Amino acid sequence: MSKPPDPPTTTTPRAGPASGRASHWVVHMNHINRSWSWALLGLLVGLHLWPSAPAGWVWWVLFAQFLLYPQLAYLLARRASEPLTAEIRNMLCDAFVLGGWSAGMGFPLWIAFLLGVGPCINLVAFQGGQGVLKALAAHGLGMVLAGAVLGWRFEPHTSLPVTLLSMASLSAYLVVFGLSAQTRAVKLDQVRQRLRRNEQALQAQLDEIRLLQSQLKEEVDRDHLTGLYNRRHLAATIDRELARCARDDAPISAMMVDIDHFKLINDGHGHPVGDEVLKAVAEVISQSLRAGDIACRYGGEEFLLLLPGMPLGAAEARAHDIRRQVALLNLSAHGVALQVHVSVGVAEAPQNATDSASLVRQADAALYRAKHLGRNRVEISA
Ligand SMILES: Nc1nc2c(ncn2[C@@H]2O[C@H](COP(=O)(O)OP(=O)(O)OP(=O)(O)O)[C@@H](O)[C@H]2O)c(=O)[nH]1
Repeated sequence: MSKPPDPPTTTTPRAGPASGRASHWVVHMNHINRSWSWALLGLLVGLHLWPSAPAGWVWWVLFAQFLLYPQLAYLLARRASEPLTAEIRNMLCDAFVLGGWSAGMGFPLWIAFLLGVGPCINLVAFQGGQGVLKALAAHGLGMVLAGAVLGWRFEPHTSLPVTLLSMASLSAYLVVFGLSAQTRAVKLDQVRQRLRRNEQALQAQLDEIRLLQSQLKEEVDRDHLTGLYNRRHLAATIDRELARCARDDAPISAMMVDIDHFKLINDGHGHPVGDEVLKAVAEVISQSLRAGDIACRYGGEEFLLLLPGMPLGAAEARAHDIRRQVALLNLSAHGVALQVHVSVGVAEAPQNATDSASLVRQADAALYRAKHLGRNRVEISA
């Protein structure tokens, strides 16, 4: 008899002796259990036959069957290309030969019970209900063949020592069987827990990578000085925004904001002061944004705002607001107050343009006009 583990669906490693790796765990486990349980069965059968003083060859058969056969079965399974299939075949073979021993001895009740129930338990553990049917069929076939060859006898009596040893053997077998299943279940649970922990760690790493990726994308799309989007982001979104507004039959305005005489600020107070002014103007622009608006640093001291859904009139009002807010900025450099102004050009699609390039061009042209007309003012596209 050999005892079962968890389901037989496993594909855990198997190897022939030549590979130097461990054998399939089912083959290994069945080898151990078949070795001791069959030795016990051999002892039982020997004890039962002893009083009838059988011929010498019977002892050799007993020796071959109950001590050598388990080793042979192990070697065959270990060398097989499909160790699990080979082991199932071994279990069917067990059922068959034990059926033969049962019939050959005239069905001694306790021994026959033990010889029948062992293979059934093994095969049910590996193949479910189908396994029991196969075990019974193989066992029955073994009985029929042995009965046909050796003649049918029915001598159910077993001596007290044989009966007691049979009971003890069955108990030991069931205990080992249960322990083995429990050990296997605990191991599987540990593996499952480890897998779950690994999966969680992997998930955390993936989340971190996704976060870094989005931060990286954000970095790539942002102007480092002002924190506004850069032209790269504008180029990637402007056509999509225009198409979306066209689909919704909604206007979209573009606003070009340029700091007046910025070169003078740089030249008069230094580049770092110029940077602070750029940041301050960018902050005013940021404060004016609604959700969905896109503001980017378009050039050195030039900003472009994309205002989806906003008609030209509303955009013009917003431009005036920005111009006023910038003029109200309370900036100073080296103790000297800085007066900053911006000029703004506004255009709208579809009123002034139908594509992104001409929309930006129209806003730029309006800005140029604002500069030309004296700066610190807002002009809308004609
Ligand atoms: N501090 C600073 N200056 C910059 C930056 N990028 C561009 N500039 C400067 O912005 C100035 C732009 O000057 P111009 O194009 O002549 O424009 P402007 O002086 O503002 O004159 P108008 O636009 O005609 O009113 C140049 O001096 C550039 O060096 C920047 O990141 N920081």
